[in-house]
This record gives sequence, C-alpha cells and structure tokens, in this order.
Amino acid sequence: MQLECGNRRLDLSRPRVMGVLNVTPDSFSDGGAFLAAGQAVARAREMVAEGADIIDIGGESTRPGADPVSIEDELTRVIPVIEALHGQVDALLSVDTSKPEVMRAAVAAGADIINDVCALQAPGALEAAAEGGAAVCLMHMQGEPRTMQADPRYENVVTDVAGFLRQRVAAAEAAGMARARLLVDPGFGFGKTLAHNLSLLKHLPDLVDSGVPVLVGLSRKSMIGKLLDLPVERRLQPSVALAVIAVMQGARIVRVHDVAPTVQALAMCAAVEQAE
Ligand SMILES: Nc1nc2ncc(COP(=O)(O)OP(=O)(O)O)nc2c(=O)[nH]1
Repeated sequence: MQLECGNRRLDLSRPRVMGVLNVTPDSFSDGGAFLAAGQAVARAREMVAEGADIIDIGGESTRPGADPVSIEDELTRVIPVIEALHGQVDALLSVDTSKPEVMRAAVAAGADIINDVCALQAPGALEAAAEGGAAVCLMHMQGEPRTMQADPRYENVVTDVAGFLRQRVAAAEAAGMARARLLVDPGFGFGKTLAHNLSLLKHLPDLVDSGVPVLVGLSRKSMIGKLLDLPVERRLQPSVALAVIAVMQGARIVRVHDVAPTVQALAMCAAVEQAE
C-alpha cells in the first residue's frame, strides 16, 4: 500500500509516524513552544532525526474552545516554516489546515500532504486540494472546535463516522483526486465523548476495511486524562500505548508529539506484523 503525495510516494506497508509541529500560541499541549519560525524549523529537524516520516505543520489550534485564526495569520505562521523545510529534511511535509487559501499556498511552498480536520468541506477546499496533487487526510469532526465537546451525540458513532468518511472520500474522488492520494481519520476528540473515542478505537478495523489508509491522532489527548486522570504533560506513556493499539487495529499513520518513543514502539509493531 502506498500513499501518493504529488510526485513522491510513502510506503505504508509499515506504520508511519507524523510528528506534530504546532506553530501556534495556543495549541492544547505545546502552544507557543514553536511559534517562531526558527524554533519550528529546529523542532522539525529534531523530529526527523528521531525518525518522523511526516512533519505536520499547523497554524491554528483545533482544541475544544479554540477561536478561529485569520487566513493571513495562518499563512504568516506556516508558510515560512514549509519554505524553510522544503527539500531540506528527509520527511514529507503536511499542512494542517481547513482553509483553501492556505492549502494552495502550502502546496506551492512544498507541502506534500494536506491534513484537513474538516475533510475538505469548506467552500473551495475540494478544488484547492485537487489542484496540486498533494495527498489529503480527510478527518471527521462533529461541529466545530469552539463547541464540539458541548454535547456530542451519534446514532452509532462507528457507523456514523464511517459513513461520513466514505462520503468525503467519494466527494474527493468526484473532484478528481485519486484514491491513492487519500487518507481517512476518525478524529479522536473532535466532537466525541470518552465512550465515543473508545468505541471508535475498538472498531477501527471497520474503518480500515474501507480500503483507504487510516491516520489517527491520539497523542496527549483528553481521553487519556479522563481515563487515567493525568495532566497533559504526563501523558507520554499512554500516548505511545494508544499508538500501538491503533496500529495493531490497522492504522497506518499515527500523529504524535513525542516521536522517538513512538518510532521505537512502531518498529516493534512492524516486526510482529512482518513475522511469519
Ligand atoms: N488528522 C488529524 N489532525 C489533527 N490536527 C490537530 C489535532 C489536535 O492536536 P494538536 O494539533 O496537538 O492540538 P491543537 O489543535 O490544539 O494545535 N488532532 C488531529 C487529529 O487527531 N487528526
């Protein structure tokens, strides 16, 4: 299984690590740490050295309660970092955005993947994503960051999320994007209760059956805090455990803040997967 990212390919026969690079002042776990482009570039190089296959560069926090960021501010944050890293690191570059204008500029600056927590639903997003040939991650979110955790409800969270992602894959294909360019993501923590998140993780194979590679983001999230009563700065071990569970359930890419321990854990998953 390969992911087509423009003229590059990512072999998904083994699980891959996407390192989180939040160029924001307010991300839930590391806001402000990498806001300056120089800090962000240094952090990206560190994550690549630790084994990250992808660097996911985001300029807008999507944490529950987050306020939207203007197009100009998001561009100012992410484009210089993508430009500085393009062709300079041995990793694919992903832009974490829902805005068509940022998608276009990021791909023009060298982004290989568009990671959209809104699954290309914004007006013009399908067209913007189709243009440049970048791979696209389509993620499920119920509602919007500001209010999504108020009272999330589903008929059946697994079939509802799977149905939504199937529909977004179809929309992307109808807009001219080959399935080989697509990823899907159930959106842990995006309009989900703890029970919803656990059910989605338990039934992840149902999403994997769609035939589109699955990306998950569980790192440091509040479901860990709710299960283990741990503050965000003490969620490393459970984050790595969740990454292993997701991979053993069929996920092919895990989006994490802590690259080195996740790379080690996934290397063991890969060894077991490839054993006779
Ligand atoms: N595909 C995908 N993208 C995501 N982007 C942001 C976050 C939230 O985490 P983080 O970026 O660390 O926080 P913030 O949104 O506050 O910057 N989670 C996901 C995720 O689960 N899947």
